[in-house]
Amino acid sequence: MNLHLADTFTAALARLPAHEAKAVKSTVVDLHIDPSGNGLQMHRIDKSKDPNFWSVRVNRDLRLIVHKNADSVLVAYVGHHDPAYVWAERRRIEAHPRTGAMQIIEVRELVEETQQPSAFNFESLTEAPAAEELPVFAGLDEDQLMSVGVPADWVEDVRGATEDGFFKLAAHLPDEAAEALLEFAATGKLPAPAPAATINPYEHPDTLRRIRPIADQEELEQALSFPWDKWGVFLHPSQRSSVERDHGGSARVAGSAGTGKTIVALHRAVRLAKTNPRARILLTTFSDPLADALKKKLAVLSPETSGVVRRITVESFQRVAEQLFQLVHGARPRIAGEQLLRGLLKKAAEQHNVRGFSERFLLSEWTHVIDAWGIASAEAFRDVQRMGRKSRLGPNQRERLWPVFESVRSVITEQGLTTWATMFSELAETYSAKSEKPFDHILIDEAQDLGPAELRFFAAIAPVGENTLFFAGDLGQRIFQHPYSWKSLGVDVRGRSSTLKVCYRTSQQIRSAADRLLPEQLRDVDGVEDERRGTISVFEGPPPHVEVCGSANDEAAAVAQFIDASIEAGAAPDEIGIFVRTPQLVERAKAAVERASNGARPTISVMHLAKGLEFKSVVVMCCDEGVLPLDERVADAADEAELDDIYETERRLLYVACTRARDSLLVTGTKPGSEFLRDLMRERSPR
Ligand SMILES: Nc1ncnc2c1ncn2[C@@H]1O[C@H](COP(=O)(O)OP(=O)(O)OP(=O)(O)O)[C@@H](O)[C@H]1O
Repeated sequence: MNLHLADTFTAALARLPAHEAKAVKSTVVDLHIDPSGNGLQMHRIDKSKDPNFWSVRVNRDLRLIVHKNADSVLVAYVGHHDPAYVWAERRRIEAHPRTGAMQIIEVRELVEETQQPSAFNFESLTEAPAAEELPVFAGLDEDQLMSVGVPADWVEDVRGATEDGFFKLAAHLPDEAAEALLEFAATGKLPAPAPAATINPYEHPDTLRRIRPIADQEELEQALSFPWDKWGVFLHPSQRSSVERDHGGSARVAGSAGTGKTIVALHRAVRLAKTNPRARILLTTFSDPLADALKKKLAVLSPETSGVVRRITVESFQRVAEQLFQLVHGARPRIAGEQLLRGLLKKAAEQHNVRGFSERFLLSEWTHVIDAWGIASAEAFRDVQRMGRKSRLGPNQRERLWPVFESVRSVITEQGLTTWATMFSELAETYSAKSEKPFDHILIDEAQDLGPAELRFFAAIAPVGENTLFFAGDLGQRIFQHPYSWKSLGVDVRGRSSTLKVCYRTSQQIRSAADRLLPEQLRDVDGVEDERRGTISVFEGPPPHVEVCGSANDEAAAVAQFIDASIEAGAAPDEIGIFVRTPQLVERAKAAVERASNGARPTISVMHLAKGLEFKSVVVMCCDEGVLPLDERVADAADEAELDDIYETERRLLYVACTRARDSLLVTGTKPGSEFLRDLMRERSPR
């Protein structure tokens, strides 16, 4: 007999206090040892319309609700005696007649009976709506609705639902049906029906997003250890397919912010480690704090007893290179930092009497062209395409600039220093020549910000073969790198790229406002498309608030009020994040925080460090004219093309900051405010 766990059970378990949860876990372990439940006290729940619901006694008060048939036991819920029985009486669990997926269905008429009119006005969904509130799905017939998994008894409610009422109704529908309908509301198209299922309903991809088979003690341990981390156990079918698909070459998963790309990379690393117990796996990301966050999440996926975690190395790009450098050279690299480089560039420009180029331009040209591409001669600089640098730099300008870069390079070398890019490039050369590679599988998160030298490095330390290089990233969040062709460096993900479309982090309201900052379709230099249309969020929240204030003082008052309201609504101080464009603006954020009445100290950071983070409430402050886009950056633009590029990057920065929010977002500035704020507030015409 097989044991399965449902997400309704793990969610209920996560709500119990520790001592009760412990008792529940031990009962579930007993069930796993003997799923027939012979040694346990079991009672059929007579009042349920579904005859397969049983209760299992945990202690005097707690009951597990299980759904039993001839060859499997599904642990569906846990709760105190009466509410647990009520839960089972109001549900049935069955395979959907069209899709074949197992669904946990709320019995339609019992939901209606129990709704509080203020919380969920059933009539408003079914009565004739006002003219401006037309039913959204009236044009879809029963057959179409059933094809996406709407349970038969909910079809009429869906057909009568207005846009406003739909989110409340969606909470009662199986996820696949709710998502398909949201996609229809956003794009006017219903996703293609899944092919008629001939498989076991428990193996259906939509079943696996809520009901998971438990193969062994280790899987059970993992599922029970972190019941609140739903992503640890239940994946969206598109996430699962990115985790499980084998690829003959490099592959990529894309998707807007919060669609679970990192979650896919984590699960995929664990899957590869489990499939090949000898494999050496690297999971890497942009920065040390993000690598630390990955380490913590990895622990959710693999109980220590499994030994899997030890075989997965989790480090930032730079830390991986540093360690391999030490292995090759027997010493730590001495890196020339940005401060030193700025100074050297300034001095060299003065020495060579090169004027008319800002310090920022010189550093950017050094970082994104000279160093990134390993330009070592005046000829190479003359001929380089300056990929991603949109401004045209004529032959005379290049001739004048070269001595500056050349002398900076010699000073670095004379001082026994190196740069990150040089180190990545040199290691790439060393490892390209070796047949023995340090890792069997490499998974790279935040891949949109990989520089050319880093990409070359990872390609060189990966072996040739199946599943060796996997990238997770979002072109819409590229804020550190200029675009360039991955293919020209031997990394080709064309035909092996998939896009996630369900956003788990950010409410529908915040996500759709942030989406207005970016084009609906993005394409990388190699032509790989990232289609963002049709992305949906799985929950609703208040609309984001954009406030352009009369003065910094008024802005501080608005921010303080927002912090107070967030705390009152239940956010812990560390669940509130405040982002500003530059380090100089941190003081303005601090002044606002000090005015909050509850003494809360939320996280304050520059937008560039927002990457990968998430908070319940977010404030993006100081979005003034001249700050977003930043005047200094705009002043560097050599021509229209480069100006466009700077604008796009600054927009993406604001997008990254706004999409760190789960439930509430406040964006502020002082008058007249950043021009991007108008996009954030603008209604996008229906797609
Ligand atoms: N299948 C899932 N079930 C529940 N929650 C999920 C699932 N997948 C992802 N999440 C949650 O959604 C949030 C975003 O996930 P994740 O960080 O992987 O997204 P991302 O696409 O990498 O985001 P970003 O591009 O902004 O870094 C996290 O809180 C994660 O736990």
